[in-house]
Amino acid sequence: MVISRRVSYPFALLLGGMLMISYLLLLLFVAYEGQSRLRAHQDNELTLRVQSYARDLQYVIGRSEKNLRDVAEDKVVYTYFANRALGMSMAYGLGASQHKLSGLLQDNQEGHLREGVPVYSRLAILDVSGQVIADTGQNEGRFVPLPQDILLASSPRRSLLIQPRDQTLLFYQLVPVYRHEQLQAILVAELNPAQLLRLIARKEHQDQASRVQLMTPNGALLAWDSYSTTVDHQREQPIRQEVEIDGQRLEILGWFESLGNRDLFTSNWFIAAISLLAFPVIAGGIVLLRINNNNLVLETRVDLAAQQQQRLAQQNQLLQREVEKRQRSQRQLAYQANHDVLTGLPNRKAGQDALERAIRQARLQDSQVLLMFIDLDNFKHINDTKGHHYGDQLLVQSAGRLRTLMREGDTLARFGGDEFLIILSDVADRGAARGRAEALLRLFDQPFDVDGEAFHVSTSIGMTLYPEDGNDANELIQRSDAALYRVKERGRNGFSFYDAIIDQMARRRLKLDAKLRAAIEQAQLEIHYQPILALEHQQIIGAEALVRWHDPELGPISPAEFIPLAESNGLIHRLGEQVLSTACRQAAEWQALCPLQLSVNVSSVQFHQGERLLAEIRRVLASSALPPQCLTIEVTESLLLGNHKDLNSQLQSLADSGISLAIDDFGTGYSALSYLQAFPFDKLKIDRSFLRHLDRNQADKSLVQAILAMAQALGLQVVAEGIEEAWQGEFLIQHGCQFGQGFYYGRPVPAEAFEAMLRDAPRLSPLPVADAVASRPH
Ligand SMILES: Nc1nc2c(ncn2[C@@H]2O[C@H](COP(=O)(O)O[C@H]3[C@@H](O)[C@H](n4cnc5c(=O)[nH]c(N)nc54)O[C@@H]3COP(=O)(O)O)[C@@H](O)[C@H]2O)c(=O)[nH]1
Repeated sequence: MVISRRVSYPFALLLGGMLMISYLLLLLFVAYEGQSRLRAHQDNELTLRVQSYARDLQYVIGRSEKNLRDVAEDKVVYTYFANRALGMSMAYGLGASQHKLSGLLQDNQEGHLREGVPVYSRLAILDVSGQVIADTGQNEGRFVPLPQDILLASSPRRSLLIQPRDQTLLFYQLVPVYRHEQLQAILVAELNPAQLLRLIARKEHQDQASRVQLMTPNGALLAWDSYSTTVDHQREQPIRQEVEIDGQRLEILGWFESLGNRDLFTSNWFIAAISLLAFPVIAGGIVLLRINNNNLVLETRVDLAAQQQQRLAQQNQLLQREVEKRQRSQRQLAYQANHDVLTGLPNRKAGQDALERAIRQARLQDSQVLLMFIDLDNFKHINDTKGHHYGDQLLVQSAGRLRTLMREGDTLARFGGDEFLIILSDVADRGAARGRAEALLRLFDQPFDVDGEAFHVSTSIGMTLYPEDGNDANELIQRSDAALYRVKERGRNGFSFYDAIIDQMARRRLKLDAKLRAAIEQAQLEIHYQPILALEHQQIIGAEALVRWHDPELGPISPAEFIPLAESNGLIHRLGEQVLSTACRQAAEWQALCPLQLSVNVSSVQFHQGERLLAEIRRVLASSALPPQCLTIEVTESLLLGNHKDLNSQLQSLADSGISLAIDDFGTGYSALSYLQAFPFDKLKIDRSFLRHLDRNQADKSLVQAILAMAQALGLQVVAEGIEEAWQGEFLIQHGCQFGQGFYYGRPVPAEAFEAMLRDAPRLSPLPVADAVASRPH
């Protein structure tokens, strides 16, 4: 930046003007002062000059008078007048004396010089009668008569006489000649006019115009004039110098040309010219300043423009970077808005958009779109029990496998949780769809490897075809979900197409959801109790609490329908808590009638609460005053799938507090011996499905025998479920099964009916609780 170098033009103009005025004033002052001093000096010098003229004049006339007195006293003069007094004639002696006298005068006239110029132009001696005795003016017959005043001045009072003649003045000096103190004659000298003029104009010259004039009482003598030709001297003031000679006042007047008139450098015009010259000089300076200023301004503008350009370039760069950054973040946001972070697949919204696009295209091309709604079986449980890292790995690997099935134009999206959508455009028919579904299921045949652990996960697929099963994306997704639900109900690891029945089921499911919520809120659920017997003694040793729901509109709804619904919508926690507290309170009351073991089903979902569930059970036991030893918690095998530490400690904690633990529906799922060893179970319940065809199904028979043998080996109690006929009870007793329940002994009934059963059925006299507890393995 050179802003500091910029001088504004008005300021420069003002500054220049002030400087110019100051300069002019200074110049004028200096010039005036210089001239004044010069003039004073000149005046002084000229005055001195005129004074010197006066002095010289006085001196020369003085000296002349002295010289004349010497001449008057000369012996020649004395001799002449002595001879004359003696009466000598001219012929005898006086003539010679007179001749000598004339010679004296002539010698004096010629010999008395000043600076080579004769002081006198004429010398004469007159006797007292005015007769000329000798006269140098009578040469060669020319005789100029002396002025009458002189001739009459027999006794002159003044020695200096000034007489005008021929427009000039003649200066005469008169000196008396005495003999024996008697006046004999008068010596007259006519001062040489040339000498006089020289005396009072000696220093004048042509280079300087001047005029010198000697004023006398008898007129003026102009000694020098080179002035009147150029200047009117009448209008000028002369330098005056008086000189008194012989009592007469003479005055020398001198006019001199001013120094300024003859010297260019001191002339007023020159000073004025110099002063005026300052104008263009200063104006030039201002113009230069302006040009410079303009140049500076221009330079500054150029600099500023360059800087601005540089700044702009930098800003542009920053802007560019910012734009790129924003574009990147917009792309990232757009990506994030449309993609699932974990799997990198298009997300729910992008999946729906892709489905809508596929539908639009199919509409145009009159083709079909297959929508596959995929859900990993038991993923929620795996995620909860194995941990989220495990679940995430499973999802990523599942996505990877599903990707392998994709062809060009197909879309795979993560719909949420463990749900994926696959959109396949231009599917020929249901047969082709089925083929793709089977291929997809096969992808999950191989176990997953998560953190080095091999793990089997199957999938369930619900499918819809556009336009057959729905007109828009939402409808297709909902119906695929409904079809998926049906697969789950049927035992998972399969696929199903949507049909209208499924739709009805889905609608019912929605309805049940709302109604169940209200029923739980309003405590409309009921508990029925099914007796559990010691088979050999036919005695009731316990009761299984089974929840019942009778909706005023829908009638009785099976727990097999609403328990999974409650598990999926989270209502199971409050439902389970209601069942537990009601049943425990009831069982505690019944302890007065007979010792009774209460079995309560606890969903695997409830165990996700961890410590809260344990605390809840302890609180219920405490508040109902039911001894922990009188409570059996029944869990399904699915709970044990995860086999994680927390679950073990939860179950161990329950066992430690005296509560019994039973595996429900043993043999239907992933029954494994390892579960029985790993967890602190007291008993297992053989699923009723094994008892149904026990009489004719050798496999079932063998399995029941094996379970009984294994339980015996492990010291576990066995409760057989679903005994509907007497032979089933006998078979079980024969093979060492201690306990059983089923419609043959008693259906699940309300508390009052169960209590009546306890009181009224004599053959069902219960065993003392101590025996029942004693038979439990530790
Ligand atoms: N978590 C909870 N689960 C519960 C609760 N109440 C019930 N359930 C579970 O619901 C499933 C269906 O139960 P439900 O319809 O009550 O059926 C039970 C019995 O009625 C039935 N049973 C008993 N004996 C027979 C028989 O001889 N024949 C026959 N066909 N059915 C019979 O079996 C069911 C009890 O089974 P289980 O629990 O496996 O002992 C069921 O899975 C219940 O567990 C609840 O409060 N919480």
